[in-house]
Amino acid sequence: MKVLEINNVSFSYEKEVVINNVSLEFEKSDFAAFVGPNGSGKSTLIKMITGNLKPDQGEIKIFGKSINNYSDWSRIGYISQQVRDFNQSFPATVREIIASNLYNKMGFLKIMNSKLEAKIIKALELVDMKNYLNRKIGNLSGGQQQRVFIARMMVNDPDLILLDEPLVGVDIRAQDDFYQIIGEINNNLQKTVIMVSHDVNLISKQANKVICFDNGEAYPHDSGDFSYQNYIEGLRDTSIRIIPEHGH
Ligand SMILES: Nc1ncnc2c1ncn2[C@@H]1O[C@H](COP(=O)(O)OP(=O)(O)OP(=O)(O)O)[C@@H](O)[C@H]1O
Repeated sequence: MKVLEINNVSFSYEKEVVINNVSLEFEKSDFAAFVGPNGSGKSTLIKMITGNLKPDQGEIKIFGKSINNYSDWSRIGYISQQVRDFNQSFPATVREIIASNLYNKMGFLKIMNSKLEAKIIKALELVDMKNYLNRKIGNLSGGQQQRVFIARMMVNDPDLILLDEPLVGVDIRAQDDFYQIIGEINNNLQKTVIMVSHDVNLISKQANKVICFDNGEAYPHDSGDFSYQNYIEGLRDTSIRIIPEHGH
């Protein structure tokens, strides 16, 4: 069964067509990179996959079910472009940050039971941060905060992981660290990963599929067939910028 199917999907904001008749498929343990210039529709497609935007035309299926009837959202993990730099005085602990992704499992009184606590510990072990459970998130380094966010995403054991430019403003060491952890989650746990990134060279080495967005269309490549050089030369033909706009 396909993890995710996008069939002839189109979407416009007002009159601007942003996604134009796009069809793509993703299977278990795929690592797909969404690349393309600013404004080419990568985030818009991610928002449709998370159910935050509805296609004007076409169909999205998650684990074989139409997204219109889909309800098991805990099987989908998501990290967005959000800025993660918490100020030192930010009061939440690592436990609370991760627990906030378990609220729907806690029931009316929001009580943490031992089963949920065990899930939090397991997620922290995955990112090698078990000893930081009671630390304030604001006191951790940027790289450690990023690990906590991966743990927060993994606490529900999602099968499909969507990452929308999670590395904007992150230093090179933390980037390597992030790729290593996500690579392990992809390889060892067979999770499907879709990641939007402007670092086309780096991500095309990590991914097995590279999807190039341009002018509302999306062109899939196996990473073995993808040429970074051709990609860059293609962009040079136009006045398109490929530098991320959301810098810090
Ligand atoms: N809420 C909105 N209302 C109107 N237009 C929007 C909205 N969000 C995005 N757009 C426009 O849709 C187009 C696609 O945006 P989108 O964010 O999907 O691109 P992207 O490929 O993710 O770009 P980037 O790499 O800069 O993040 C852009 O022209 C953008 O200005």
